[in-house]
Amino acid sequence: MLVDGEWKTDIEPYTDESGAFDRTETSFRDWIQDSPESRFQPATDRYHLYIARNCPWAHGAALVRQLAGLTDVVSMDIVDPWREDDGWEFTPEKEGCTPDTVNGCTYLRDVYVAGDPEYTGRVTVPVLWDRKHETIVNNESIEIMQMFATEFGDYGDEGRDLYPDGYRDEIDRIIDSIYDSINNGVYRAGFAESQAAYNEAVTDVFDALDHWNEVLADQRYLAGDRLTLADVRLFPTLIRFDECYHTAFKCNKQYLHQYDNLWPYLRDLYQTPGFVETVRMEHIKDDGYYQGVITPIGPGLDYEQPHKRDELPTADETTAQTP
Ligand SMILES: N[C@@H](CCC(=O)N[C@@H](CS)C(=O)NCC(=O)O)C(=O)O
Repeated sequence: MLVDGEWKTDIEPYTDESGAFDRTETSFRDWIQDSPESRFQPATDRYHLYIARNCPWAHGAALVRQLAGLTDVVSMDIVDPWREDDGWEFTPEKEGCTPDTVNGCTYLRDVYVAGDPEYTGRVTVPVLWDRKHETIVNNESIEIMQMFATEFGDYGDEGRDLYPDGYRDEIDRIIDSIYDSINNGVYRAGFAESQAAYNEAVTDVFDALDHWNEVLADQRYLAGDRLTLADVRLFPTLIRFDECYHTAFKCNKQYLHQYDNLWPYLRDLYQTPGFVETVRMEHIKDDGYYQGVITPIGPGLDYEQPHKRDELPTADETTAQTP
């Protein structure tokens, strides 16, 4: 991590004294807002997203950029999924990775220092950079996702409305509930350093998966009949579940593909235009979760298999209805 702008490798542990995973709060929390007083106003070619393809949090931000039609509005660079002592690195020679096209840095930590020379904290992805003020606007995935979904209405092509008025409270409630139990739940299981902390985390993960599997028996998406930010938040965790979390994070009570509704639901999302473009399984597995160890070959899932979820009620994409 960086301490007063200096890179340190003798970092604090990820766990608290009970052995439970303790995620550090992110610190750049400004907002792009479509209002005249805002320091960060939406614009084309002004903002830039840094991601890693293995990271589920960054995956969510890249997905909203794609689905909201912002690929020509917000530019994006991709770091090497293989992370060593120097932290996230730009290795353009590697398949699927890019240079830092905005700041010309070799390491992502240098982007953080360019944004704040005194920065203290972890150097995480995603990062949303502002070319105008030459700083980081925000490095918290859910907030970047919300900004992309709401503040760029006049830019980009006709993207989907993932966060429609009238649905927002319900979407936020779902996002909060899946964050602790599933998105971060798998990390709490994988990084636990005591049996009790692991047991609690893994129970939360599977209780929540059981719950959503039941809900998805009668509705196509988490918030009902339309695809929303809640589905986009869950997808990066589900697509990594059987490939990584089941084995690497010991979330092995059952595979995701053994769930009658969650498995077709995951394929439904995967087959929705915009999703597959953001999935790079070699980055996720080989250089990401299995960095430096042998990548397990299985379970060999076919995400293209028909899902039949379009037989469930589906809202007309062009009209936002109140639930
Ligand atoms: N709360 C942050 C978490 C981001 C995060 O933890 N990203 C990981 C990759 S999956 C990272 O960059 N870790 C580097 C580190 O912690 O040093 C968010 O949701 O944006």
